Amino acid sequence: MNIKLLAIGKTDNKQLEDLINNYIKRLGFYIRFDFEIIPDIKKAKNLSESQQKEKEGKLILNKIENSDLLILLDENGKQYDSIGFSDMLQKHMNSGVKRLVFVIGGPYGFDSQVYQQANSKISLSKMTFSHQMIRLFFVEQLYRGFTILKNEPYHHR
Ligand SMILES: C[S@@+](CC[C@H](N)C(=O)[O-])C[C@H]1O[C@@H](n2cnc3c(N)ncnc32)[C@H](O)[C@@H]1O
Repeated sequence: MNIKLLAIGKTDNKQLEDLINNYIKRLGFYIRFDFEIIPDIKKAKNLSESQQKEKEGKLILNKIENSDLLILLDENGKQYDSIGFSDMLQKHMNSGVKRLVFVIGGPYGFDSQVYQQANSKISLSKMTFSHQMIRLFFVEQLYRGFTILKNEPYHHR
């Protein structure tokens, strides 16, 4: 199984980018992981929130293959603790699915089309994080999940 993380908008914060890249590098020990950023919509200031979400939604769905399992990061999604999240990863690996695609929405979240196509939604907290910060929290939890599955001493129960 491969894992892809899709997010909207380039990070312009070098420190945040370095932290994210550090976890991506570590994830490479466990799984084929790919992080793809969909560039910000041009002239988004001239669009309404719903127009922007619709355009972002089309770009997101263009990246999804029929065989993918599409999981949205959404504050109203299902919450896991870190061990539960690692169990969920294991379950998907056992199921034979080729690719899990996690998606982080833009500043206004997701268009209804994206919700309709998604297989599930997960929440990292009831709080709302910026579409930039959540990338770091997610890659860290993904890394933590694999260290749990491998019984490595990163996660302290
Ligand atoms: C600024 S938030 C968008 C908030 C927007 N009100 C909404 O309804 O989704 C940008 C993106 O960050 C991600 N995000 C933010 N907080 C999250 C959380 N607690 N759990 C999971 N994803 C979150 C989601 O992918 C969201 O689309």
